[in-house]
Amino acid sequence: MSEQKKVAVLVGAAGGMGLATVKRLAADGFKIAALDLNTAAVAELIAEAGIDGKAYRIDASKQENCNQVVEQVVRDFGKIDVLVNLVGWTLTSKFLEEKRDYWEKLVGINFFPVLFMTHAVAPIMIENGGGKIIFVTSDAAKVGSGGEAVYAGLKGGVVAFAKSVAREFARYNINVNCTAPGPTDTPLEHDQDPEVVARRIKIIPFRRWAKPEEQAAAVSFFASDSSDYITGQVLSVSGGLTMS
Ligand SMILES: NC(=O)C1=CN([C@@H]2O[C@H](COP(=O)(O)OP(=O)(O)OC[C@H]3O[C@@H](n4cnc5c(N)ncnc54)[C@H](O)[C@@H]3O)[C@@H](O)[C@H]2O)C=CC1
Ligand SMILES: CC(C)c1ccc(C(=O)O)c(O)c1O
Repeated sequence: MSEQKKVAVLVGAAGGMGLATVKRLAADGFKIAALDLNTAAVAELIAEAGIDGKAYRIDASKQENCNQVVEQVVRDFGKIDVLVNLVGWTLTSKFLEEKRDYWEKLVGINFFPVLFMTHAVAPIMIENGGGKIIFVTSDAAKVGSGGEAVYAGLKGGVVAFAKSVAREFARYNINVNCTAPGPTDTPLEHDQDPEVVARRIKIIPFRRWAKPEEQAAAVSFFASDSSDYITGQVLSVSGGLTMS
């Protein structure tokens, strides 16, 4: 019955992995609050696929906007059971040639949304008796990535933040876990230098990009009851690229 459905909030829902994850969690039986800076693609998906959900415009790099949108989601859906952060972005460049403006943009996109959304959503989960928080990080957080030093550093920061709040929130029955994708067939990866992408694929044992649906499957696991006793973990979904 519709009233018993769990509610999943996805930030960065209109991206390559976001759309696949919206479809997957909807198929898993969640109501979907799909948040993105550009909602067109996800609003269209929700309408065309008849998904039980709604799209919301958000600039997740702004704390006040995160608070406002989360309040609106709670007004619309009554609760939040799952939070998934998919917002992320980088270019490929040499660290010594980068400027502070670029770093600030990277922090705004790759780190602050994680803090702001967790800060806004966790109290609602606590009131509700628990929940699941999932951050989509990157295998670059584990092994670094030449040309993406600051991005990799920020994704590593998200992992350490996840493990820390996993400890703080366990008493509230909130699980916090990360997926760590490797190169995946989405607009973000298509925008990178093709030579760099080709080099990355060469070192993947499966010798191919991940499909966005393969990333969504890992998020689905962490959002499900099957992960109830798992917290503070980082699951690589990268065709064997990293193995620790
Ligand atoms: N595609 C890949 O090969 C890999 C991606 N990742 C990570 O996976 C996650 C999803 O990536 P993709 O789907 O590939 O990227 P994408 O570029 O297709 O999607 C990112 C989405 O985030 C949204 N966004 C950007 N800034 C925002 C903001 N301030 N507020 C709200 N929404 C904002 C964009 O509008 C876009 O819809 C990211 O965190 C990325 O860093 C990690 C490893 C590999
Ligand atoms: C370490 C590897 C090659 C890797 C994994 C994930 C990403 C990403 O998040 O886009 C990369 O850019 C990588 O270089």
